[in-house]
Amino acid sequence: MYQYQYGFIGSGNMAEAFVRGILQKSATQPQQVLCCDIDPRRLEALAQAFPGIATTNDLADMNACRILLLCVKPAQIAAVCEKLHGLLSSEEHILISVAAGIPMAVLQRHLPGRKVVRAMPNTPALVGAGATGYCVDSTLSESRRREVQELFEAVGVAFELEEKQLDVVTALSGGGPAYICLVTEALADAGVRLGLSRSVAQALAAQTLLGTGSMILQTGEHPAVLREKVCSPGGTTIEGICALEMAAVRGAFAEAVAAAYDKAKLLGEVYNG
Ligand SMILES: NC(=O)C1=CN([C@@H]2O[C@H](COP(=O)(O)OP(=O)(O)OC[C@H]3O[C@@H](n4cnc5c(N)ncnc54)[C@H](O)[C@@H]3O)[C@@H](O)[C@H]2O)C=CC1
Ligand SMILES: O=C(O)[C@@H]1CCC=N1
Repeated sequence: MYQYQYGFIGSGNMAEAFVRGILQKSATQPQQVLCCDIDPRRLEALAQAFPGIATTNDLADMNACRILLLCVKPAQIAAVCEKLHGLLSSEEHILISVAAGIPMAVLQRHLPGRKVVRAMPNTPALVGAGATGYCVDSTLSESRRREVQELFEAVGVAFELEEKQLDVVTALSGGGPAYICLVTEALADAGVRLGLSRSVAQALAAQTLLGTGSMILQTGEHPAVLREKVCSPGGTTIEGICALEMAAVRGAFAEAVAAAYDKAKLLGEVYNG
């Protein structure tokens, strides 16, 4: 019935991460993907990066997509939804907004009677290692919910949550890759300062983050237990941990996530009118 399985409205950073992830990590073929953007340079870049996908600057073409991912900035969501609503001929499309802070109520108001999902993915979807929290509206059947779960699981892990938790997800894992990149950069700089080449320092730092994340997930151990295994009594690492505690790194992360959470809530208030 639908020509395309997935349609992306707004084909910037987040959409690109999804397209790459689903093409590499799921059975989706390029011919099943349609990307829409108002910026022709974005469409050219995506068509070059992913041969075989279709592109358009006409929102009306999105009627041919089974699942639509709204990947525009929060400020554009209302206008795009209103326009889209008049262009969709079936009530069976699933519309997934990934916009930070935008509540279900706003999506439902601009897309009355349609099957809407509010999601917060993150950019590691690009390499099939994303983390997504999402909530669905009550009109989605069990099988349609599974379609949504399968999409997000194709590019990482996914949790169906209550809507009130999504601003926290936004602050923690949605923006998390930025925090982790900053930590990676800081570790690499520290190695360069002490004489390692940039390339070796960055590879060591990134692999250490990747390996530690995998170890936490695969062992299921509390991170404190794994940390303890690295800190030999009277050894080197406990000196480093002590320096981090003196610099209040835990508090800094708590503040970072709280600041992003406050901003997500504010966006919701602003766009909910
Ligand atoms: N970048 C990230 O790490 C994450 C972003 N998000 C959410 O994803 C959404 C998009 O963010 P990014 O991809 O980072 O932004 P971006 O700026 O890279 O991409 C947005 C794209 O939308 C296009 N656009 C603007 N108005 C349009 C319209 N009327 N019709 C079609 N296309 C239009 C722009 O030309 C641009 O290419 C935001 O709502 C953000 O909150 C969610 C999770 C993570
Ligand atoms: O910074 C932002 O607003 C978006 C949402 C989560 C990641 N990027």
